[in-house]
Amino acid sequence: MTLTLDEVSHRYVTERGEVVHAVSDTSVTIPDGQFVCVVGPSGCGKTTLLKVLAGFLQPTGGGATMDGAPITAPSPERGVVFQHPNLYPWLSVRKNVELGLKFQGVAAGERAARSSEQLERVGLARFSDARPYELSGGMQQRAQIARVLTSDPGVILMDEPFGALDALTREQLQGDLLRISREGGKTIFFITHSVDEAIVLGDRVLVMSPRPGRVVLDVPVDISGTHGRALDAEELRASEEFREIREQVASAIVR
Ligand SMILES: Nc1ncnc2c1ncn2[C@@H]1O[C@H](COP(=O)(O)OP(=O)(O)OP(=O)(O)O)[C@@H](O)[C@H]1O
Repeated sequence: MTLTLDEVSHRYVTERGEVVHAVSDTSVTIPDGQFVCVVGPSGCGKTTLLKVLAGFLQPTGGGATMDGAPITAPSPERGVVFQHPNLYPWLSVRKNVELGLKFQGVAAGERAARSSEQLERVGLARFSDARPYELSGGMQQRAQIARVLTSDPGVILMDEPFGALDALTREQLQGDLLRISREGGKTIFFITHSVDEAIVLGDRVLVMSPRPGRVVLDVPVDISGTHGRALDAEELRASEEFREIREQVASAIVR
């Protein structure tokens, strides 16, 4: 699925009537299957752009499209992964993962088959019958990712999904996500505060300016010899190209 943001601007009006100019004139095209990471200072409008792409928010200027069709409402075609897993504690992991399919009216047998496949994919098959509170934070995040994958969305929108995890778990989940991305068929929009994470994961990194946010740097990540291989983050970080891109991205971020 190809996503576009066409001259998107957004002004929020707070309850006290103050106008917050969150995003200014942002145009981006994300081709089918591309993994785009977005970085920028706190409050620069990253989540606002994600909400526009998700269909949660109609921008006050411009608009977004998916494969040319205007995005006006949420759709299972666009899965959203938040920083916190939001799993229901009274439902098993499997039932949580099947929830989206249930709302879509998918029959129980098919729900079970699809949730089993995705729980297997994220390494949680053995925990299908556990309750979310019996899982670690990383496992809960895997469950949230499995829930999104069961709908087989063409687009995955991720808002700092690994921000609350310890470094080791974070690296494991980065590896899982890269594998899922390389299996193909997903366009990914991924917000992070970590420049390293953006370069490890992204085919492309966008840097936004302070509010009102605009894209001030749009850089491809093309590190020779790594494409299509399993993640070896150490090796990647040690490469000259990685260091160059990190320097370029870090110096474009105005805090
Ligand atoms: N519903 C709202 N009403 C008023 N202002 C809002 C609302 N939502 C966001 N804002 C403001 O709009 C600006 C952009 O917010 P947004 O959440 O998009 O930024 P962000 O880049 O994702 O921030 P962070 O990195 O801290 O998560 C911020 O100044 C925020 O306070």
